[in-house]
Amino acid sequence: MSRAELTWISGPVLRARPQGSFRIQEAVRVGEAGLLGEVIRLARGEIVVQVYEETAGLRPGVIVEGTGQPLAVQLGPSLLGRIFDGLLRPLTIEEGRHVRPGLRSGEPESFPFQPDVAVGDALDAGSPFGTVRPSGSREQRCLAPPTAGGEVTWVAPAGEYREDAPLLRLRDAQGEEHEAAMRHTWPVRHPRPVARRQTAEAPMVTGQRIIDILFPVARGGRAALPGGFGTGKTMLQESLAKFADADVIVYVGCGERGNEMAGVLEEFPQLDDPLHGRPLMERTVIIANTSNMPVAAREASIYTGVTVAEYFRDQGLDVALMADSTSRWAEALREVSGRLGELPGEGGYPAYLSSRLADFYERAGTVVTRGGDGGSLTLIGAVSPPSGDFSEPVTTHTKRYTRCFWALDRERAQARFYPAINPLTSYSEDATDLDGWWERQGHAEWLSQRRQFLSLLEEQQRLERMARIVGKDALPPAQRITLLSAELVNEGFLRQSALSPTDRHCSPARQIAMQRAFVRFIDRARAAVDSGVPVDAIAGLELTRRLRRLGEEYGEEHLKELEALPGAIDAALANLEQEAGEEGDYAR
Ligand SMILES: Nc1ncnc2c1ncn2[C@@H]1O[C@H](COP(=O)(O)OP(=O)(O)OP(=O)(O)O)[C@@H](O)[C@H]1O
Repeated sequence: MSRAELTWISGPVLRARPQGSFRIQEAVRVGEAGLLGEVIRLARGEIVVQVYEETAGLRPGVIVEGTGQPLAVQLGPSLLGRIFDGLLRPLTIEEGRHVRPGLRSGEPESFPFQPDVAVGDALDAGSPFGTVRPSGSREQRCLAPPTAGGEVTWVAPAGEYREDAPLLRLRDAQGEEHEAAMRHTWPVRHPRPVARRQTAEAPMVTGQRIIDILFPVARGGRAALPGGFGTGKTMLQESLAKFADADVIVYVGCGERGNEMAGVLEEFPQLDDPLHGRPLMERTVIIANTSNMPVAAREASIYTGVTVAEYFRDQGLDVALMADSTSRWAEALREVSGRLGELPGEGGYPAYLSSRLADFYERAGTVVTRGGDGGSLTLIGAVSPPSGDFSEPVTTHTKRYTRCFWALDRERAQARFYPAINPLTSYSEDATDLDGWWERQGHAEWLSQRRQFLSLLEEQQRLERMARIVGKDALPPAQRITLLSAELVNEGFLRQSALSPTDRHCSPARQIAMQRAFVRFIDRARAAVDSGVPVDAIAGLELTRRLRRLGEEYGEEHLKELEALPGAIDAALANLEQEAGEEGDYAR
């Protein structure tokens, strides 16, 4: 292996004089402790390395050894239900509330294996050849490495095996033999290959009404979740991790405070998946790289996470990755770049910030796997712009590569209106592709009702501006009823507390019933006002009070009552119309 001698060090970055050749992105081991690093620049007579571990104590003269391999992780059955650091080393939760980095890769474990192929079968590279059922997590498939395919010449019989034990031999078209085990390594910066990419036609249902109904993300989609300090990014990411309709969740806590992450680590193992009634951790992989861990490993943690997520996608599963926060990741990039003495670009970030964000988000998608199954990887990245300024570089570049933008709003958060997604500054470019899916759920009117909600909320903003000048009571009844309707949609539909046992998750059936009830109210209330019913009479209805608290008061077990609401709305407003008509007659 090539060696180099350390000549200069600054934080996580070191320079060394090579003896032998190194490659860019080659993983290296530094010093006696074998600290993991990666070659990030090659120059004449010098290599530059970023080190993923604490570099205190390193000094000139220390030896850097090349591994001949790119930075890679082990992918296998022991990932689900576990917690790792940014380099996929198992983490321990220290007593108290701090997360400590793990120091080495986990020992290989044993799992029961069942072969799915026989001698003589042809197996494409990266295809499944058996199943494995680790206790405490879902059944998984054993994948041949994406680099090895051919005719099966031997397969191990069913039984319990160590995850690194050879279970399969293949002969490729050139006559070369390959072996495969339950686990294999894959370089984190290289997207795993797929048979082909497809357009998504189904949403990833999140259980959050403002997302599913107004700003849906497709399976295999890409969403940005920008928000200033304390606007609810972490809470929303956690809700998505808990309730999103995905087979596997990869949660990357990137540069968050250690105690915040410890909260996630403590809470998740206690929770049940509300959709399947199984412990939530059974479908979850947590990658934690907190603010007290080495900064360069934070940069790698995003790629580690997406590689793990692709590995499950390649098993034919729907996977969602939540990264919190990509701004902390970009800061790591900025710090390393600064120490390299690179010319800073916008906001001090390196000029390659944009292409690195693209490298990450472009790994999302709906695919046909090498094994011929359908799989998807949905990426959701939180962004924490300093002072909530969305024109800063991480937010603006993220916008270029994502199709959904869930903008968290400081004013809403200050009013404790959660999720604080601002419906006027958020968008979803996926919405029009998802119409067919809602139609198949029996909600053919979804797209038009969605538009109706969005225009109502825009109109609300315009009218509120006017009302601030002339006073609300000076507005004509048609405008006052618009304001009342918008208020109800906000309070009863868009507001959804992650802390509410009734409302923290909303099934598509309940979302549909609720949307229909509000649309009926908007239409009927407007018609009633046009026929002379006073706005105050509508505002004073018991039904209006109920709509205002609809999400909170009508849980999943009240679906029938929700479905009956449009009828009740018709009846209540017809009643008011009749009263108004009689009063009109009397007045005449
Ligand atoms: N969806 C929600 N439902 C109920 N409460 C919420 C919700 N989102 C946020 N909150 C409240 O707001 C607080 C701050 O939220 P959170 O920690 O998620 O913000 P953040 O944007 O991640 O903050 P930071 O900028 O510090 O990372 C929470 O502790 C909680 O009280």
